[in-house]
Amino acid sequence: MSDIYGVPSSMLSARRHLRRNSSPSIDALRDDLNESTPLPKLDLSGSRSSKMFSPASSILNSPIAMSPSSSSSSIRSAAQTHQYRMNAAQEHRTYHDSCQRLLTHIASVKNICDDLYRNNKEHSVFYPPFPKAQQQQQQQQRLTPQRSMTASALAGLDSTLHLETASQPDMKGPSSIVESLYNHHNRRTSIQSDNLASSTSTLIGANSLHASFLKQEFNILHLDMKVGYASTNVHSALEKTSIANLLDEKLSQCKRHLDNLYNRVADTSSKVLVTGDLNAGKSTFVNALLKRELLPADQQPCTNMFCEVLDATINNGLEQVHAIPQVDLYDRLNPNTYHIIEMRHLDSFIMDDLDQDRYQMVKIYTNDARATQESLLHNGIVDIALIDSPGLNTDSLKTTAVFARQEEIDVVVFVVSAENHFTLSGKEFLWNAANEKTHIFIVVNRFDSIRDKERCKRTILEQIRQLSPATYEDADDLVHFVSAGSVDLEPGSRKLDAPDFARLEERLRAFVLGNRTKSKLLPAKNYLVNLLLDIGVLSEANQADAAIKHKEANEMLEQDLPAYERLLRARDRMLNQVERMAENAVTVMQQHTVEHLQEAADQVHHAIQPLEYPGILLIWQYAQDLCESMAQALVQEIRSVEQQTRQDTEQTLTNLHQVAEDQLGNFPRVANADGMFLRPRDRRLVIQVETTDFFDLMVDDKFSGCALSMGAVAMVGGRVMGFKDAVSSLWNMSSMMGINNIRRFALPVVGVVGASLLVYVVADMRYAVERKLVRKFKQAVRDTGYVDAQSHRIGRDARKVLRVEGWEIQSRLQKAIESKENKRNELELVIHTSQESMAYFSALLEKSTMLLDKVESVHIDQSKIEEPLKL
Ligand SMILES: Nc1nc2c(ncn2[C@@H]2O[C@H](COP(=O)(O)OP(=O)(O)OP(=O)(O)O)[C@@H](O)[C@H]2O)c(=O)[nH]1
Repeated sequence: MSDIYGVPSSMLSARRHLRRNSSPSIDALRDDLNESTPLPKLDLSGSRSSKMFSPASSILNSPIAMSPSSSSSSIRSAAQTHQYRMNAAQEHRTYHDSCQRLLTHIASVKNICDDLYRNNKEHSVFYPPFPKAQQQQQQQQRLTPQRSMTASALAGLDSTLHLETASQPDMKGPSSIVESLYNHHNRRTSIQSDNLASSTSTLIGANSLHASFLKQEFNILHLDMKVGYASTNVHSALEKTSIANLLDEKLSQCKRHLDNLYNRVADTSSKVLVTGDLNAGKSTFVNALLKRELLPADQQPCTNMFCEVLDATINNGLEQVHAIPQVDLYDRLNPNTYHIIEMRHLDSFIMDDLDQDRYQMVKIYTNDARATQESLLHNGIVDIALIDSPGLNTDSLKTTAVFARQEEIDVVVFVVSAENHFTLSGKEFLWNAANEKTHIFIVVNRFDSIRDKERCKRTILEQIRQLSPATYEDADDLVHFVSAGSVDLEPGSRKLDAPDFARLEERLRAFVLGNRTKSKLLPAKNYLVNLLLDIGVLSEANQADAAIKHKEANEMLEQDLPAYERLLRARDRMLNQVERMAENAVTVMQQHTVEHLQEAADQVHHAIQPLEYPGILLIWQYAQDLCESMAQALVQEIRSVEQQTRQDTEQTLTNLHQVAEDQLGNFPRVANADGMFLRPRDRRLVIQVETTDFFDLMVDDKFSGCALSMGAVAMVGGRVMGFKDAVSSLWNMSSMMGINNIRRFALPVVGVVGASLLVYVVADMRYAVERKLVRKFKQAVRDTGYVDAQSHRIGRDARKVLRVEGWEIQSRLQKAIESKENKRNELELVIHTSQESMAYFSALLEKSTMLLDKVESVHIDQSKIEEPLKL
């Protein structure tokens, strides 16, 4: 039971009792004590006062203080006890307050880590590069054992930090942390005042960014990547996303560690591990502390497993032994996680049970009938659990060392037999444990069996000096030469011949209480401070990085704007120009084609001149050859026009490409005129030879002239004489010649005329067919629109080729614009995200700085570590 401030009710009743029974007031007594009567030295050895912890709590419940020899000394002792209790209560209140505040801050820092973790998932957080040399130096620091710290003021702090480092292998070495703590204020000032400057300076370039964080390496968020046995700079080895993944992992570790710290700070109990050589008297020592024959003690090795002794009040006041097969799974409220062993069977279970291997440890809940001021387990301030461990030998050494290194072990008590001094196993354990805990509480037991006690003390202290220098520094408080076996375990009795043990009890209690701050609060506070400093550095680095990106992106966007606008304007202009150039070229080519083909058609009769006339008998073939010759002549001309068009198209392509290259830069031409007109197609104009093509009565000049003259004569004659006259004159002539004469001459005349006509027709047939076919061919050229069709075809083919290049130019223009727009969009996104990032990290910096102030303001009584509390 305790009051609202956590003062145990036993203390309150003692206070009330003092008020009722003592005539002088407490204050008067205190004044009296302070002014006239020097406080009795609690250190029975009379040596220098403790540097490690306050004697306030150590004197609390001191049996010395409780053994009055006279009434004045009784009053003084009561006042002293009361004062110590008051101080202890005050200490406890402060401790409690610090606990509560640290718990709140741990939760807040965890929220920040969660937030940062989420942010890192969304946008990879920038991890600032640190110079290699510095990293190596820091790695060196991590590897170098921190055993040479001379300042004892730092030693306590350092030991805690060392413990912290052990649980977080990736953390900085203690020296760095202490240094960073000392430099903290300077750094924070620099963080704030340099904020603008660093952002501005980092805008100049990555090198200046690099330089601005030279002195701000991370304590906890340090990322290290092992390549083989060597660490390497993450920046030189990993991509940005991989670094972000590493940071993710690191933040997860931090969150887990914060949870552990939370549990540790929230845990009101303190654990004391009692270890030492076989048969050194560990169990006897634990029994002596409990003032009860609880654990079996024997000359033969008997403790085979870890036995944790706890106050039964934790177990609803029930005295029970829980044999635990798997410590991780142990839950007092879940009987499936342990087996209950009856208390009366405890001895046989620990000493003889062959089934022991099934269990990792036993928890013994025991009632302590003594008053809180006498009980170590149930002292009203903190729940202490004593853990008796198997004697050290090569088998158990490793297990016990691992156990001792566990975070929840607040104090390691090493029991060494005064008869045997330190064995090899003991030395090895102590050497390793000193690395972790720095200060070890050493009980040199069985001192009663030593004859030359001074020599024994000297030898053992010298060994301790070598094994654990920090412990040796505070040997008065931490090294005790006792005989646990001589402590009277009878309830109520107290042997006067065991004052050393009583003193040991005081110092152990004080050491546990002092270490409670050291092992719970200080690591939590240091971790929070370091983590918040790291978050500050990370925020600063990200702010600066975002500022650089923001500025660079803005500059690039601005610089690029004229080129982008020029490209947009050029797009329409160039596409028009390309279209126009291509169209003009095609028109010219078509005109050229028309002119040439028309000319060729007009002059097609020249094509028949070289043909040899094979004679009347082959005139049909001749007519066909004429057609073929004219068709070929035209085809020939078309080919020549096509060739010309190909060259013109090639030239036009070159011109178009040049125009595009002026705007878009060099790029390969895709269109090619070489492939034009290669498709085999029949370009010939075919006309059919017909029979009528061989007779051309009307077209011959002579014949037509004759016919015309005959017609004219007939017409004129008819007109002049009249038709009747003409018919009558013919009749008259025939009458004159007589009908017989006419008959006789008519036939030969007709024959001569017919033959002449036939000769003429035959003789004229070659020319007739030539004339007729030429006319027919030209007519066909006109009728079929041959020239226009060919011109159209040639123009179409040229346009097709030119369009290919036009499309390419258009697509390149479009791509150039799209690429520019994409880049501009990316830059705008960078501007947007960097703005967000600046705002986020600025808020984070502010938040972490404020939280840092709060964490730093948590009062942790370092006088417990550095200076004894003076009354
Ligand atoms: N003379 C003397 N004997 C002691 C003292 N303390 C313990 N013993 C004896 O030493 C023997 C071993 O004691 P334990 O307490 O069992 O020793 P331990 O270190 O727990 O033994 P293990 O757990 O087996 O390693 C017992 O016979 C005790 O009676 C002491 O202060 N003086």
